[in-house]
Amino acid sequence: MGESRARSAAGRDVATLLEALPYIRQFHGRTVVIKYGGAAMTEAHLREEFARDVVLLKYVGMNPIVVHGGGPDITRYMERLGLEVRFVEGLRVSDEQTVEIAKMVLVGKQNKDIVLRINRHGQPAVGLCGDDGLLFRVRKQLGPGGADIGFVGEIERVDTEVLNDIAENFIPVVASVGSDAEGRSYNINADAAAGAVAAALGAYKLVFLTDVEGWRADPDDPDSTISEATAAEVRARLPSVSGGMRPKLEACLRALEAGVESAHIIDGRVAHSLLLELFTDTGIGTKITLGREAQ
Ligand SMILES: Nc1ncnc2c1ncn2[C@@H]1O[C@H](COP(=O)(O)OP(=O)(O)O)[C@@H](O)[C@H]1O
Ligand SMILES: CC(=O)N[C@@H](CCC(=O)OP(=O)(O)O)C(=O)O
Repeated sequence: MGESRARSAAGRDVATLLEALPYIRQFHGRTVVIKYGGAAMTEAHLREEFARDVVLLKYVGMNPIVVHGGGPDITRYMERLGLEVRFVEGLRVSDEQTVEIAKMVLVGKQNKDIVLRINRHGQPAVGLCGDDGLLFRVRKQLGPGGADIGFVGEIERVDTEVLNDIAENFIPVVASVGSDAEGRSYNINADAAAGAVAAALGAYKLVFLTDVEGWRADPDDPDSTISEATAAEVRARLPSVSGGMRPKLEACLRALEAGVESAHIIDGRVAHSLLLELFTDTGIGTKITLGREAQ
């Protein structure tokens, strides 16, 4: 059999498969932004499973875009160097040295590790940060009450063309670092970056993989996990939410307000949690939608 006949036979196989699997067919061409959190990235076997699941999404015709963190790893390197680690409402206070470490850890280490694993599972990935292809335009973000929290960046603009071009042939893997018009580098919270990317792309879903089952009404009580919430409910509770959950909920709101259908906070420590969320009717973790505002 010549190469083109083999290819068209393969095409027919895929078409037959899609015909036979109407459930999967509905996801064809859908963009899913996946925030891969540092807290869920710690175990090697989970990193492998994550890469395999992302590749599977691409195989079934979805358009996965990975935005990753690596906060615990940044903290580890800062501690090794004897630097003070401080967070304000989930954002790391970042002096010049901190940004340098964040850049090395996120862009040099974590990003390349994710790219390599995805490549090895059969779909090529391309790693980039906000500077590559001028993906992000960033400005300095202030803390609560206008406090100076250093070189923490806020994304003003995402160049969707860069991501769409890459996504045609590769799986984009984005590290949350970028710079402003003067060329100063900033450390960007990865939840915020994922929210900005999902909003700009008008993604179908935004999924956060983290190290808790979902958003808890009481942060200390695992039985208080909220399975569904509307944007209005999130807004009402937001002032009392602290730690790493705060930038996630803010990012969910930003994405939903820009037209993303739903945002999900799920447990990345559970094997194949991404597939369980996307390909089961009930899903897992916390699902947030615009609710009645959408009508
Ligand atoms: N209401 C809440 N519900 C769930 N987790 C919460 C809540 N408030 C704070 N947290 C904390 O947020 C953490 C997840 O955020 P973070 O550590 O930044 O993870 P990631 O690396 O996935 O972004 C949880 O481990 C938990 O300690
Ligand atoms: C400004 C800011 O908070 N930057 C984050 C970037 C990494 C990140 O967000 O990692 P996780 O998703 O694993 O938390 C930080 O330095 O930790």
